Amino acid sequence: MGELIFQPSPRELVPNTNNMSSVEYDCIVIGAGVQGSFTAYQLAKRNKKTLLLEQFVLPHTRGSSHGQTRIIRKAYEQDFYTQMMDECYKLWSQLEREAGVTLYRQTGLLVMGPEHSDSYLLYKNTMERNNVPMVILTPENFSQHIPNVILAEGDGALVDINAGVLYADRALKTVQGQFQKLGGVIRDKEKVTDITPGPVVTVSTSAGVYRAKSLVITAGPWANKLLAHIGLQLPLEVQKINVCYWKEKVPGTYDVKKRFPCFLLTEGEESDRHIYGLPSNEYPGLVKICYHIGGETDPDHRDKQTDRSDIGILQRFVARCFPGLIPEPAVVESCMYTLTPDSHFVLDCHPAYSNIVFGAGFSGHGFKFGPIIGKLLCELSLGEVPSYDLSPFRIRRFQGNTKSAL
Ligand SMILES: Cc1cc2nc3c(=O)[nH]c(=O)nc-3n(C[C@H](O)[C@H](O)[C@H](O)COP(=O)(O)OP(=O)(O)OC[C@H]3O[C@@H](n4cnc5c(N)ncnc54)[C@H](O)[C@@H]3O)c2cc1C
Ligand SMILES: O=C(O)[C@@H]1CCCCN1
Repeated sequence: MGELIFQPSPRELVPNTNNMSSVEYDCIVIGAGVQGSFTAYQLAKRNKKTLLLEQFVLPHTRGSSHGQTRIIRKAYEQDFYTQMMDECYKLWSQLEREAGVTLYRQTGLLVMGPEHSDSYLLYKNTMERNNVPMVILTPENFSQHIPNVILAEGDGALVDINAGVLYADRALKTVQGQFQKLGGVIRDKEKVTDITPGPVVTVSTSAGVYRAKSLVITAGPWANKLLAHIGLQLPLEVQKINVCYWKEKVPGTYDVKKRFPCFLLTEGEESDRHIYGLPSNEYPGLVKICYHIGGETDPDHRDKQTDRSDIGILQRFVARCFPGLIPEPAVVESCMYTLTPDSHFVLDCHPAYSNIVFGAGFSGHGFKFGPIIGKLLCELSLGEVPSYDLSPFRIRRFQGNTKSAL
């Protein structure tokens, strides 16, 4: 039997005798990361009797959704992400109001990249086309707006004004709490060990057996391990990311309270371009600056992956562009990305069992979309037409890459 992390409401006290739950759920969601938690919450909002299963004791730091902060932004290269963020910002603030908590803090996002490069221009043009409020900085006025950062020679810079920081751990706790308030059931410390498809899906865990009309799989880096039970494997690569924090020489220089922005370097051929950062917030005096590529890992053996070749790249970047930081990481934590070949998400139904849907491959940028992913997976699991065009996210784009044992 899993532990409940919040006060149980009456519906959470479901009987589970002889390892077989007598309750049939409308939906079971596997994985209580950001995507599964928002999906469960959306289902409960639609009055669906929902069970959220999690293999670890909540909260935990072994997947992709832990830590204090994530970037929220509209700045993207593709219209479809920028456009989804419109509603997503509204859903985040709706959740804030509903729960009476602050989950978002506006800081702006500084985007830097070679002014005439494809990637930088894609960001700029997508934002202009979609009327995203932004400011373009010139090399002349850059340091006046962003002191203590050196803009590289030839780089353009723009700021996505409404971007900012999401308080990730707090967001997860909040959405899980709201789900429970709506009568949803969370069972943590229950690893799913088997799935039997059918008009009623049967899910076996380390502690019991549950049945539901539909199933949503949001297992993060473990997606393929779960999908193997239903004969599906996706072209996903799991990477361990070294989450590095750098000490300010003068405390407060890059602080969130001073509205120091989040930043990212746009893509390019050079290895030192895959860098992003967030203002100092969770550890006073420490700024989070990370490399966007990690070493491949098995999620069950994350800590065996000890590749730190990114640290040298980050040190050189910090020394060159952030003169107010000591170019030696003060803290290094771990997190995992689950990457698709095109870095776009996977949101789809099982090709043979339409009552099994999955969200996977969030490729290191899925947190901000949690509320919309939850809504879309909820719609798919109810057999409804999804609110957005899902063609960029369907598995058929992988064609030969998708191994189906069916
Ligand atoms: C370092 C880092 C920085 C990032 N920065 C940003 C950012 O700035 N902005 C942004 O939008 N996104 C960002 N992301 C991406 C974002 O955090 C992820 O896309 C998102 O957290 C993925 O959530 P998930 O629910 O898919 O996966 P997870 O959070 O991993 O959730 C999956 C859950 O399923 C559970 N599970 C797996 N197998 C089983 C099983 N058999 N039985 C029961 N439970 C199971 C796992 O234990 C886990 O809790 C970042 C990610 C990392 C790692
Ligand atoms: O999703 C984001 O906004 C960030 C961008 C930089 C890499 C990590 N994820």
